[in-house]
Amino acid sequence: MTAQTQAKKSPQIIDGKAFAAELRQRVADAVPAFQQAAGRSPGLAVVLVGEDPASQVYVRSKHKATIAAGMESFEHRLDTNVSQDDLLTLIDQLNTDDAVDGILVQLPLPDHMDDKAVIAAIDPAKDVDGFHVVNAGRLAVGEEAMVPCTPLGSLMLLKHALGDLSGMDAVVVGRSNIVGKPMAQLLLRENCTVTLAHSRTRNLADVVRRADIVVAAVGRAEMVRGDWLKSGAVVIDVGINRLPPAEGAEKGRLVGDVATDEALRADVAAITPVPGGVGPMTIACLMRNTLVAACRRAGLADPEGL
Ligand SMILES: Nc1nc2c(c(=O)[nH]1)N[C@@H](CN(C=O)c1ccc(C(=O)N[C@@H](CCC(=O)O)C(=O)O)cc1)CN2
Ligand SMILES: [Mg+2]
Repeated sequence: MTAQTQAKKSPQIIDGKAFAAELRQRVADAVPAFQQAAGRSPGLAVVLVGEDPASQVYVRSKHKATIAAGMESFEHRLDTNVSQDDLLTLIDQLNTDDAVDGILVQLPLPDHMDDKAVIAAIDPAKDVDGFHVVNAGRLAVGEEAMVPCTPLGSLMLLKHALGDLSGMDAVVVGRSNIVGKPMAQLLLRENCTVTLAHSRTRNLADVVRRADIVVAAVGRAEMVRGDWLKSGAVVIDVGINRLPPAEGAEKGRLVGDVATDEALRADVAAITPVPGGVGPMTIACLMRNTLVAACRRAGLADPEGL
């Protein structure tokens, strides 16, 4: 064996920020064709209830991304104490507003609200988050659905890293309705053999060690250790956890659900970093979903290549 063939390939750090910027550009490039055909711009309404600082940042980023893509942004900011009935009334108005193609209610909602009832009130055709049970059901049975942005973005990164996923062993750690379950459905649709693992899974490390593809979406800082990962695995880290600040620091470091340095030493083939991995794909896929929703509502074909 030559020195060259013996040399280890260094793992690929998947640049989600760059991929997301490209996707957003492709959406922006496709918007004029929609405008030409429909005689209007696609419109996204984002509803923020309360003053959660992180949610405020995300809503501002969504507004900027919407404008940059050449779409209309409708922002609705409601007081923390607004009643659920008032929120549902606003959603009803947005459902019947022809200029609005996508409706997104920023989560988390204040404690006095029932997330499920609020999501259920959104017209499934405008549910650009893909959280409505109608869209979850359509995804599960293989019908045309709005697909949740974080798993959709994760799948795009996986296909970019691996190409065809058919026949691969995929383990998704975390069974939330927003990430874990739709992620498992998407991987199944790609002909992976899918295990949906969670906090009660026995011998979790052994289960993860079998995987060609690992998607970590548990919301626990660095829970997936390097010795849980097989050499050559591709790892998608969905977690965004802030560690307590080091002495003298104002803010703690952001880490994912995977111990990244250990994963790199375990010789994984590719891994998404935190920050700069899956996170930016969430907003890019929201732009994509808004254009797709607009096309479907206008009776146009889905935009190509998105
Ligand atoms: N209705 C929804 N609510 C929430 C969603 C969602 O998809 N729909 N997801 C998250 C928040 N979120 C978008 O809303 C979001 C989270 C993180 C990022 C991101 O780019 N993160 C950066 C790091 C940011 C930081 O420095 O804190 C990264 O990972 O690089 C974008 C969007 C919950 N609510
Ligand atoms: Mg609640």
